[in-house]
Amino acid sequence: MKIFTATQIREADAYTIQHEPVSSLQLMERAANACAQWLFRHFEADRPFYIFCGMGNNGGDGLVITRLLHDKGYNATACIIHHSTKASPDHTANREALEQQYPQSIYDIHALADFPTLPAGSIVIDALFGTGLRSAVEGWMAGLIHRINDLQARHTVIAIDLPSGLLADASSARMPVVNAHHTLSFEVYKLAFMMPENAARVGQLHILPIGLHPDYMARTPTRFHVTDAHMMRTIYQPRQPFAHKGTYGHALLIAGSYGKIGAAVLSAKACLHSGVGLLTCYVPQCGYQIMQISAPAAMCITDPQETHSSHFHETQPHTPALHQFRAIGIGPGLGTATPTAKALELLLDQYRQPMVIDADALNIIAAYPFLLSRIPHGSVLTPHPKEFERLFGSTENDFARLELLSEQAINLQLYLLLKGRFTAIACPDGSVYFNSTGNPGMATGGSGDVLTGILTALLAQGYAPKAAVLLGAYLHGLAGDIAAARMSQEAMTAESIIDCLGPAFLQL
Ligand SMILES: NC(=O)C1=CN([C@@H]2O[C@H](COP(=O)(O)OP(=O)(O)OC[C@H]3O[C@@H](n4cnc5c(N)ncnc54)[C@H](O)[C@@H]3O)[C@@H](O)[C@H]2O)[C@@H](O)CC1
Ligand SMILES: Nc1ncnc2c1ncn2[C@@H]1O[C@H](COP(=O)(O)OP(=O)(O)O)[C@@H](O)[C@H]1O
Ligand SMILES: [K+]
Repeated sequence: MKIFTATQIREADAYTIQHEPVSSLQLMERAANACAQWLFRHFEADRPFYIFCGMGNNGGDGLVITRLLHDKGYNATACIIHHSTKASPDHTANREALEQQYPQSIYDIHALADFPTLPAGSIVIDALFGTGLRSAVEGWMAGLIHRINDLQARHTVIAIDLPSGLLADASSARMPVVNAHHTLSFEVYKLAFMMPENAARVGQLHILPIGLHPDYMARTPTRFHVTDAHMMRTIYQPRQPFAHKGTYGHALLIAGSYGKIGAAVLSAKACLHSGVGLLTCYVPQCGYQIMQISAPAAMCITDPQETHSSHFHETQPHTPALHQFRAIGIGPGLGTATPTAKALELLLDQYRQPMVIDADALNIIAAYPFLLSRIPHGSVLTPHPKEFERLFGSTENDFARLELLSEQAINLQLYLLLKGRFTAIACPDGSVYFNSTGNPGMATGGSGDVLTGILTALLAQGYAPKAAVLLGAYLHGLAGDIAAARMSQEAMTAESIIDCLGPAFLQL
């Protein structure tokens, strides 16, 4: 699914109006109707609704919502905020329609002093500004946003299209923005919704279809995307009837150190449950028995060292040469001991195929930044935000961080996967995909180790790195969602994610 900029959304609007054809007023009616239907499903008619409407088309939506609520017998007041002397034509037309049908439902606000006192149980609808907002809201309108936010503790706040004050395509950090419990947005995701800095503003996000013209959506190229089930069905390759274990690649997983062999076990199990043909795990000696008992389907090579690995760059007697592994995953629980760092440097010199680099392998690279340019092109790096900061430095806000992520992916020709609610996957071609699956139940130790195992398995099976990283992140989140549905976000663990990989594959 594509993420459109505010400009592209306006173009999609105009294209739909021209080609469907439909009038702009009818399109507004459709958008407002989608919101009204959502409100009817979620609230009884005994709750008073206060709809705060700006002077543009977002306010126009609010006016139509007010009329539709009345049509259904709901008690609704449109509080029209006169922040400008000029209203948009569709706002004006809908004000007139409301005035004709329900004149008592309009309440004009010209200054902060006019702000109404809301009865208990009121629902607040925020239709002040949508995608037309150009810059930070200032003056008494900023005060008005603060007043709405004061209501948030006692009333349900629902934003139409965007929480007012939020810019669709740029950071609004430290700007006045409505904090909504729910955001009802139209047709497409906006970039602002993907950013952790906006989590408290957007609340629960609901994307409502309003029938924008599919031709415009299909032919307009975008840089940002959200992954979805349809995309995964085009990536996923079912297994071949005459396949044998050699068909699906031999992966090497270099992970674990004393006290963190569990990370290696989680990665190995996830790799085995994601279709790898053969798996060899490389662990320090303290990990040998643990690994063999926990993951008997995997082979195990041990380092000469007891507590940490130091020689994984060298071919061991009786084991395949490095280049014979179709994929290498490295990092979970690895530790950052100097001999481990040295071995990583040598590994990067010797293994020139795409690999998966996570956790302590990333921390080592952050400590020796010259290693970054030695990583084989097409490799996948999976930092969480702290690891990202160690690697590439801190940024002012989430939009700046996303730009930095994408810039580094292009410069280094790597896939950079920044973990979070909407994991961002920056590709060497400049495109960025946000993963749509996953839930806060996955915010628990070991979830990332599972992802490394999945990605390594997909690379080993011959998926191209872009396909592997998109499918891997999606499956990881989907398995997490299935685990949460089965046993709750609280009770699930990284192992539950592994247990649900099977059902996740079956859902593809
Ligand atoms: N395709 C779509 O997505 C559709 C969008 N519609 C609605 O139309 C909205 C966009 O409408 P508009 O383009 O009229 O824009 P908005 O209603 O979002 O905002 C425009 C108003 O905000 C004022 N404004 C802009 N920047 C400001 C600032 N920094 N401080 C104070 N005031 C500022 C402008 O003067 C104007 O009055 C969407 O968000 C959505 O709610 C729907 O009605 C129809 C379908
Ligand atoms: N709130 C959330 N919503 C969706 N996914 C999440 C959430 N919190 C964590 N995750 C996912 O869980 C994983 C956590 O990885 P990481 O922080 O590396 O954990 P660990 O180092 O303990 O293995 C990431 O893939 C991340 O995207
Ligand atoms: K709004």
